[in-house]
Amino acid sequence: MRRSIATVSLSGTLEEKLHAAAAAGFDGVEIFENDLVASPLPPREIRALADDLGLGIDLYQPFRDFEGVDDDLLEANLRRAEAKFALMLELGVDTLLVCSTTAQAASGDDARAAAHLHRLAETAAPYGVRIAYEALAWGRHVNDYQHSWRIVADADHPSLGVCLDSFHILSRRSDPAGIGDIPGEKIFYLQLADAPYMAMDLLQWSRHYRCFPGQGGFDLTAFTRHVLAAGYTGPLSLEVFNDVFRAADPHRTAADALRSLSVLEDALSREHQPGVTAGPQRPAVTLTRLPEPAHPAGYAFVEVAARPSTATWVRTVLAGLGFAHTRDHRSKPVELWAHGHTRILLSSTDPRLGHTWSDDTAVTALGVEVADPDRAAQRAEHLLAPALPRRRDPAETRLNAVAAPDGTALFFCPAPTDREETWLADFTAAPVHTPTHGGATPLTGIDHVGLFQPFDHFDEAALFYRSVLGLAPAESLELAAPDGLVRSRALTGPGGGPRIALSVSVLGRGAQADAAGGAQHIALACDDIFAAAQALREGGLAPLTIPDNYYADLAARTDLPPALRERMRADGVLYDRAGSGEFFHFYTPLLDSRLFFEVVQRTGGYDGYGAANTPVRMAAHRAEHTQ
Ligand SMILES: O=C(O)c1ccc(O)c(O)c1
Ligand SMILES: [Mg+2]
Repeated sequence: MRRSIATVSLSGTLEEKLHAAAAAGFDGVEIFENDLVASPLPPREIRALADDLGLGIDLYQPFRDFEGVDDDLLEANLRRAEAKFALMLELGVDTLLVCSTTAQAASGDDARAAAHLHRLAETAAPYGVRIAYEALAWGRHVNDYQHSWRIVADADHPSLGVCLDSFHILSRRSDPAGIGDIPGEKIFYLQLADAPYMAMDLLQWSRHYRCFPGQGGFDLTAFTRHVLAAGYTGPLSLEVFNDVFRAADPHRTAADALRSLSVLEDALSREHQPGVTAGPQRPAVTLTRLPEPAHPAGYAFVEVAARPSTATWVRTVLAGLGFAHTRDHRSKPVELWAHGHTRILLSSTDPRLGHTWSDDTAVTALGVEVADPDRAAQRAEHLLAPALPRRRDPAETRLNAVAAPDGTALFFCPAPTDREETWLADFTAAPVHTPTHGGATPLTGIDHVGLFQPFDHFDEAALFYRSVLGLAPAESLELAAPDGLVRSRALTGPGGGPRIALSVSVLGRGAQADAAGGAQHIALACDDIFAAAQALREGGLAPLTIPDNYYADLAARTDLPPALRERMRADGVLYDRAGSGEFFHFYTPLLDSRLFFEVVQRTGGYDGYGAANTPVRMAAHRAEHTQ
């Protein structure tokens, strides 16, 4: 399908917005009037620029407060509209969005609104312009799409149709099934926006918090399905008013935007597999399908980079938990630490080029095991993931790698063969086997990786990891950390697989954006939390101390036996419970303000992350930091 984006969704000048939309691969744009009015370019040059960039101008918008006025004002409004029609001829755009009036003075008489819109369409027709009438969720009299359609149907003019905007419809919780009653050719335009559910004024919600499909709480797949089933064949157009996007790099935003539409089209295309007769009516448009998601089985490895002082520390943690330094990379200063099939790579140099989030200690790469690494890389490429060039010896294994928005490298590793993982061939046996303190440590794998995100790119990163790896997002949580609010969202494969916990500072500043709370972490799974804590201690490092107040509260709100609680207190073990599932976990101190490890034990199908304990952890890390 044709893909468009409203200029209001991107930052910069109109020219910059057009360049960014074209670079990401959009077919067209909606020009938002403010962008045009503020532009020094004459309309013909804007058209020429769009042409040169291969962009169509699919919509001009918005035209406000037109209908339901008194007769004098109607004539003035028609003159105002004619000036826009002339402008649209110069721009080469044939559809004008007219949003339902918000004016106090407008009448709520539907017949009058229909008559006015008929006159507007009649005036537009000689210019070759069509009018798309949109019900704003906060429209004075018309705020529901079915109401706007009734008026358009009554007005009965071939140059008049409706514009459907998912935000206005879904924010009011209107049932999108009624879209099926609108003939497809009368849906002149479709605007898509998602948003997190919020209990707030509709206008404020719309103007500040819209996001791209898949980044909020609305079901845009179901919504779009209704519009396609009605027979709509026009563009899928993103109209996203968002405070962050208004200030972010428009090229990144445009790529994020296009990715969201690719994922949406892919999801819709999968509902129409050949041979499947049940289900929604086959749409009259071609939906682009992506290569299958990778559905990784788990982590092949996680790589951390650390400067020499911190690397010593990381080695202490790993050795304490029973890892052994078994191999070294053939051509790079990277150590492989293994505990059974659980592998951590420790890179002691500067991380790979292009890592922008941190040039110090950080989680720099995730290796995930996939059945078909080439296909996984193809899907990532369709989703505009930059492929990472790798400097390597010709003899080394070719691994597909892409860069995630936060700079983390994502490696697609083939599933292990009977003998061993092929990528391990790039490592030689290490000359020195570090003696392990905790050879019997009951670690069972990597439970999750926690990646703190730069403020501007949280939703982008969540959509990226979700769509590239086929992970499902859990609900978004807000945690009150000592230095400000932190938002967190976990992603997990539908049938298990790697878990990723993303978090971000809600205000994009405060100590947690770059210090204690902002650290990355690796959580290791085990089946005996106390044995793991003891092994770490014996290796020379005590788990992070958790305040006694936490355990007093735990005593008040749970029935955990006192002896167990005392053991937990001694080892800094925190607790959570959901249904019959339980979660025990402890943390290491912070390394370099940037990295820590966590060890977790899940029982009874517990599926969370102990989020309620995160502020306690952050305070403890902070306390240790400021000692
Ligand atoms: O917020 C607004 O005013 C506004 C304008 C035009 C639109 O298409 C819209 O959805 C909202
Ligand atoms: Mg709109």
